[in-house]
Amino acid sequence: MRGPTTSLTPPADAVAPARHSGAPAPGEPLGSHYDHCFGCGGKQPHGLHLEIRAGEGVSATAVLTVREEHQGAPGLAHGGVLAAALDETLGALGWMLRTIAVTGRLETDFVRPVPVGTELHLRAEVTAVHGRKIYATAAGRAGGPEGPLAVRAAALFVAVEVEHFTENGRDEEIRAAMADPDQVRVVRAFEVNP
Ligand SMILES: CCCCCCCC(=O)SCCNC(=O)CCNC(=O)[C@H](O)C(C)(C)COP(=O)(O)OP(=O)(O)OC[C@H]1O[C@@H](n2cnc3c(N)ncnc32)[C@H](O)[C@@H]1OP(=O)(O)O
Repeated sequence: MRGPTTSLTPPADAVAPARHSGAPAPGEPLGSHYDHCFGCGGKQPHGLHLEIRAGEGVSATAVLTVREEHQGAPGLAHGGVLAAALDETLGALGWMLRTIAVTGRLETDFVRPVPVGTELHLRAEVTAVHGRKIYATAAGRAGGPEGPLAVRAAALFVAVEVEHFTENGRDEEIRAAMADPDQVRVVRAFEVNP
């Protein structure tokens, strides 16, 4: 049986990503795609509350403030929380492409420990596209955009149809999201992965 390839290196015939003409200008917030998203949702009390901004080309930035509730070891961020912040920032790139895509593979390098109180400056960018496959990288730097590298990731996102969410999500959340009178929020809840 042949499983999916696990390579995060784009194939030779991959193409450069194209920033969507409707993507926000560099520096503008992309806004939360879903209020209850763990990564960016304003109504998610346990979430990371990332405010993701458009970058140049097909890139995005965010700042994670590492809080006490993010600890893994005393005074240090949990690696899974850092990976989630990278994943969320990478996931926002779908909005820059206007492609519905979900994380298929996320490979994370934890380069240095990240103390509570750190402002981790995240930057993600799409490097190549091959059919439904979107290749991207991300990095988190401590203290500022040029600060020391703390975490980095390489990822493969896979473009999906909206049914990925409507057929797999739990009914009550799907119904609630669909019933939102704000049609822009309805579109974003399902166009960018929850
Ligand atoms: C603002 C936005 C915030 C977003 C939040 C952050 C993003 C997220 O966390 S999304 C949630 C986490 N991800 C998920 O739940 C996805 C769960 N997985 C799935 O649904 C499926 O496995 C899915 C959709 C990724 C792929 O399934 P399917 O649609 O059947 O595609 P499939 O035909 O298997 O693969 C398509 C291509 O991708 C490749 N591929 C698929 N999975 C992988 C993988 N894990 N590693 C490497 N390559 C892969 C395949 O090899 C294939 O390549 P090719 O076209 O060259 O043959």
